[in-house]
Amino acid sequence: MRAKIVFASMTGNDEDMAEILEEDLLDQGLEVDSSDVSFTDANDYLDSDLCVFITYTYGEGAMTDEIADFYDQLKELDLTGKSFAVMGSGDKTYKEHYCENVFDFEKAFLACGAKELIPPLTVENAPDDDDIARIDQAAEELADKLNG
Ligand SMILES: Cc1cc2nc3c(=O)[nH]c(=O)nc-3n(C[C@H](O)[C@H](O)[C@H](O)COP(=O)(O)O)c2cc1C
Repeated sequence: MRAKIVFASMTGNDEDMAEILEEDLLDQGLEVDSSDVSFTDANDYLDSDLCVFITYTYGEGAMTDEIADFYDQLKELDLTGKSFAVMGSGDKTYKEHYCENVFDFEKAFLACGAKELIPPLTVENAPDDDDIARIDQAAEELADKLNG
């Protein structure tokens, strides 16, 4: 089974989440490839069984150019038969916009026909020990569902 992780990160929090998930999925025996959204074409998801998107949210939910470009590419894909998961870091002081871009991508993957294996995983700012444990647990669940 192959996983493709794409992350968007300005100050490193989402990149940290991507690294934790990558290590966890490797430990679960998956082949994993991770890349920064700025250097990735959404078509790369077509080579994988599990598509993961991990993103910040800035600007009260508005998308930055780098994720808007990727989002537009993603919307054109047919991901029927593939699985996906979305995760991301945000800040609850932004209230209704908390992690909004994570939920935007959840809707886009569903519209592409992909199957959601776990609920969106959100983290406040930098992942702490509890958050890392939740990512570890999510990776186990993803691997179980992919293999089962
Ligand atoms: C100008 C600015 C706007 C932000 N807007 C939001 C927002 O709308 N929703 C949210 O959940 N977090 C918001 N945040 C918080 C960031 O998403 C959060 O710090 C996140 O951890 C950054 O991830 P990164 O380190 O991967 O770039 C904002 C932060 C800044 C500095």
